[in-house]
Amino acid sequence: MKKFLIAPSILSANFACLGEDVQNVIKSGGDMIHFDVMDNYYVPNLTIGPKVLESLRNYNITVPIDVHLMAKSTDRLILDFIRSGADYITIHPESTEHLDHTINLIKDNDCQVGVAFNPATPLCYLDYIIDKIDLILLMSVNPGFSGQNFIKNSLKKIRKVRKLLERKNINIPLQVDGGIKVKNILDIARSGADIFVIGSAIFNSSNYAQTIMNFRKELIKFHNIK
Ligand SMILES: O=C(CO)[C@@H](O)[C@H](O)COP(=O)(O)O
Ligand SMILES: [Co+2]
Repeated sequence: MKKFLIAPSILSANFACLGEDVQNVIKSGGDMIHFDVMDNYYVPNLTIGPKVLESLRNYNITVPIDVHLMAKSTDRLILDFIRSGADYITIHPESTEHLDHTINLIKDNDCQVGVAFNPATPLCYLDYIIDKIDLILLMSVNPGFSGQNFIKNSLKKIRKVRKLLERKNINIPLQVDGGIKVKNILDIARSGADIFVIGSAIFNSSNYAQTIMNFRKELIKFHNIK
């Protein structure tokens, strides 16, 4: 049976009590934590850095933490995130001058590496790197903010990547990020996603456990009717 993972995006969490909020979302059923890093340069918003990641790790956060780097990816910043406890670092090809070098840097430092594609970023980068990466992230909104609407064209792109992975017999997770709600998660799953990054739909709800349960109930339909 296919295993789906739900990765709450802490961009929508309460930063005044981040540790507790993150612990709460994990207790409520979140499988991994999606840590959105923005530098007000690559994207027009500013969020959190390695120090916050280190504090979360020390706050007894035991699930994998996936750093979604929407920032100009310097070697130093990447190494700081790895030292602070990142399990995955996901980079955007446009944010690094030397994609292959950055992938090697992350892997050589014993961290898993993901590559992220914005809605209009072509998938051709994958031709040269698909064999060395651990995760593919497809953005279904333009990066920078939570609470945006899912871009419908993304379903076509998800299907395309799923077919490519099947054709090449490559078994790495396909993560989708942006605008995921209870009403569209099943379509996204049927298109080929494995990991669902969900921000506002979880953190803006009054009961995280109930909301995550509602997402899982939709995902159960994947196995029932196809
Ligand atoms: O990386 C990003 C936005 O740039 C995301 O991870 C969002 O934080 C997802 O939030 P929702 O669209 O689910 O509200
Ligand atoms: Co993200």
